[in-house]
Amino acid sequence: MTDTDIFEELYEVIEDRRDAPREDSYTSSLLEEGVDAPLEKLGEEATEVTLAAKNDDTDELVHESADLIYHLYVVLTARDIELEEVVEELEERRG
Ligand SMILES: N=c1c2ncn([C@@H]3O[C@H](COP(=O)(O)OP(=O)(O)OP(=O)(O)O)[C@@H](O)[C@H]3O)c2ncn1[C@@H]1O[C@H](COP(=O)(O)O)[C@@H](O)[C@H]1O
Repeated sequence: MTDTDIFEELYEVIEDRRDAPREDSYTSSLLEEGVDAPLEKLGEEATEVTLAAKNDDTDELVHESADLIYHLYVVLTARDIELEEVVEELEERRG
């Protein structure tokens, strides 16, 4: 599996949890509350990434970065954005 695949796979799982909610799923429970719950988590994780980077805490920075990416994906999914839209935006910015 390439690095890109893991991001795509994660996005697909999150979309699936939105479209076919599971009782035991944290992702489904976040999405069932609309965009506010995932947005709140996104803000928290951004702060935790900032603190870890500021403190030069490598392990924590990696851990919190994964949390941040996951919660960003949940927010984008809650707003029906396709991952491909973000990829295309990044591709347009290439020099
Ligand atoms: N990548 C993630 C992922 N990253 C973080 N989290 C959850 O996000 C929450 C983070 O919130 P908090 O920071 O408040 O929780 P915490 O207990 O302090 O945890 P940490 O800060 O130590 O991570 C935790 O409950 C994590 O389990 C995630 N939950 C799910 N996924 C992915 O989503 C898929 C579907 O998972 P379900 O939600 O179980 O359906 C999984 O297979 C994973 O690939």
